[in-house]
Formats: sequence, C-alpha cells, structure tokens
Amino acid sequence: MPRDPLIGIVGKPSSGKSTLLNSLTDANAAVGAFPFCTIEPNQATGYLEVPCACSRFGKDKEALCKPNYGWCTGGKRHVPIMLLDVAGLVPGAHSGRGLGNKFLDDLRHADALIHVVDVSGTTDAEGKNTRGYDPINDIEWLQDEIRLWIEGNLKKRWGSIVRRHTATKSSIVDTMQTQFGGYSSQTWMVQKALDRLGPSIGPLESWDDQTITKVVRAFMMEKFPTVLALNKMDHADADKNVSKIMLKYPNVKSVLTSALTEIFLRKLNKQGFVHYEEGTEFVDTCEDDPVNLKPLDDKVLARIEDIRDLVLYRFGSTGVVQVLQAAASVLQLVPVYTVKNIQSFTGGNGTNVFRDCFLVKRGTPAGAVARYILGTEVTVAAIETVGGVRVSEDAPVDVKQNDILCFKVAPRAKA
Ligand SMILES: Nc1nc2c(ncn2[C@@H]2O[C@H](COP(=O)(O)OP(=O)(O)OP(=O)(O)O)[C@@H](O)[C@H]2O)c(=O)[nH]1
Repeated sequence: MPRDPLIGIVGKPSSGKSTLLNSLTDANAAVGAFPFCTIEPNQATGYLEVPCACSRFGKDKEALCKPNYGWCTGGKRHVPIMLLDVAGLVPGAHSGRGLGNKFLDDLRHADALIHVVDVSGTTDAEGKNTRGYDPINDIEWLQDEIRLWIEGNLKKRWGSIVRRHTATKSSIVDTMQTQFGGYSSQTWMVQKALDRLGPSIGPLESWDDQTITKVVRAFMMEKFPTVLALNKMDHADADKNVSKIMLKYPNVKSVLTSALTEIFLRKLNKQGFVHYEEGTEFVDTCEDDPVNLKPLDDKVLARIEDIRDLVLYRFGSTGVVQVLQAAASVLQLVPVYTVKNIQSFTGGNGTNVFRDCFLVKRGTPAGAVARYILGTEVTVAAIETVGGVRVSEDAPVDVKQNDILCFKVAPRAKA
C-alpha cells in the first residue's frame, strides 16, 4: 500500500456513525503523538487491536513493549489507523442531494468502508424517527449511490474515453485505470475487477449502459470492500432485522455492534466505576471488586445488568473492536514491526521493544515496505528478520513471516 490505509465510516444520518467513531477513536491509555503526516478535519485516528509481536517472544511479561504510537497491554497492541467520517449520505446523494457530492468526493481516498446500519428499524432512510423500517433498504441504496456517482462521472465522458481508447490502442485495464485513478485506484484493482467479469464483457467500444454498470460494480468490490456494522443491536427489534440481512448477504462481512454501549462502558471505566476490558464481555463493578471500584447507584447497576444480558453475554462483546478488525481483514492488513536491533527487538533507545509498527497489505514485498517506511531517498543495503536471517527485497510479508524487519541503510554517498 503506497500510503497509510484509510477506512471510511459511512451510513445514513442517525445510524450511529459518530457514536461508533467516538468509540473507535477514544484512546483510554497514554497514547503517543499523532503519527500521520497530514490529517483532514474529517479524519480521526482509530486504534486497531492486534496480537503484538512482544507476546510471541515473551516480552509482554517484562513490560518492555512501549509503542511509539498507540499502546500495548498484556500483548494486545493498539495500532493507529486513519478513519474517515463520511457523514451526510442520503438517497439521491449522487445527484447532489443533501450535499451528497461533497461527501462522495471525500470517499475517494477510502480503502475500505464500514457501513453503519441501524438495525433497530427506528430511523428511516433519511434518519428520521419511525418504527418498523427495513434496514435492508439502506444497504441497497447506499451501494447504489456510490455506484451511480462513479457511473455518472464515467458516462459524462464516455464518448471521449472510447475515442481515446481506440486511438491509443490501449488495453481495457489501462483505459479504465486512467478513469478510476481519481478514486486512488491501482491497476491491480481494475485488473481484478475485470477478471471477475471475464471475457463476456467484450471490447470496450461495444459496452452498453448495462455493461458499464457491471464494470463499476466489480470495481467497487475491489476499491471499496465493505464491512457492515449492524448497529443498535441492543434494541429489541434488532434480532429479526439482523437475521434478514445475514440471509440476504451471506457473503458480506458483518459485525453486530452496540456503539452506544461501548461509549457508556468506556466512560464508566475511565471514571473508575467499572473495570471494562475493551472488545470482551468482561465488566466488573463494585459488586465484584469493592476495594478498587467506586460504588454505583442501583439504576446504573441495573443498566449494566441489562447490557450484560442483552449485549455482552449474548454476542460476546459490543462488536466495536471487532468491526475495525473486520475492516482491516478485508484489506488484508498485516502489522509489520521495524526494529534497530534484530536480536533484542529494541529501537533507538535500546530498552523498549517493538517501538514501531506499520500496517501493510499482506504479500507486500519487504523492499516495498522499506520504501514505504523510509522513503525512496535512502538505499537499503540489507534487510534482516528474526535470528538475523537475511530477507530478500522480493520476500512477501505476512503474519509471523517477515513481519519483524530490520533495515540496514547504506551510508549516503558524499556529494
Ligand atoms: N440503542 C442504541 N442507540 C445508538 C447506538 N449507537 C448510536 N445510537 C444513538 O443513535 C442516535 C444517532 O447516533 P449518531 O452517532 O449521532 O448518528 P450519526 O450516524 O453520526 O448521525 P448524523 O450525525 O446525523 O449523520 C443517537 O441518539 C445515539 O445515541 C447503539 O448502539 N444503540
């Protein structure tokens, strides 16, 4: 991946996007300074939970793992990842409704989407209060809006695209990559989209509207892989809507979430009323630990009891940690640790281990990882992994394979 991965949070008004975003970006531990070079007003840093390399080598026991960015507790590492808040999408957005074009434009740079779906059925397509709304509609119209937006941009210029394609004798992949370049597309995405459709689409000159729609749909699957956050699962009407969605979209990754519950538990945790381990079903109150936790009134205790019954014990967690993990997994992101000393895994300060961790796409060659992290100005003389074993520039990175790297940089030639 040539730049930091970016995950867009989309969904209709009042589906719970801000609540989810707040719960993903609220770092409750001492967190290092902001790692990314630029941040736009609609971007925020989320924290992806991954098993840290420190636990693989027993270093978690020694409390030596102090990441430069994010944090690590008991071998659970929270790696910063950029999130994009795409608010304001409503049906008709592609034709400019509700500032739609502006928000769709923001979406261009997203590498994956988390679509927050309100499964309680208590808000309509525009986010207004109602009862018994079928959230399947939202999954359909949102995908349609993105498709119509891309299609609209393409069709506006279709005549000249075809003329140029014929005149330059370009391949379909090259022509479509030129057109999709504005969506931060890469050639392999266009190739995979076209492979998905096979030869039946015929030469580009013969494409009709239906074929263009098919091509755009296939491209969207590569460019905007989507995870559904089936939010408000704490609501009584959620169950039947969740089953319907799962039956209709068996191949779409979906995670049940209750963002509101997550926010509530984290707040109580911060204030010292509960001990809550994010991403798990475990919440202790003063009843479990009267020495260390502040007492709660009966009303809040009853609410926690409900949360345990309706959310945590039924689903195993609030789903918030898991939905970000699902988005990272559709992007095939692998945490890669770069160290100065490959024997001790320490960084510049010589004491703490695995200070730096980057998220890169599985299979990226080690040499490309070096260029991504160090830039293209430096010359990497050698790359080593665990045990001081040399790694070739072409060797792919994967979980537990070339994911701990030490770059030996060649001295700069004197001018
Ligand atoms: N029951 C329940 N309510 C939730 C949950 N998540 C969010 N809400 C509520 O849903 C309402 C809308 O949430 P927001 O996070 O503001 O929704 P949004 O999608 O950001 O809305 P816009 O800013 O209008 O785009 C608020 O009243 C939240 O408290 C949840 O998991 N369960």
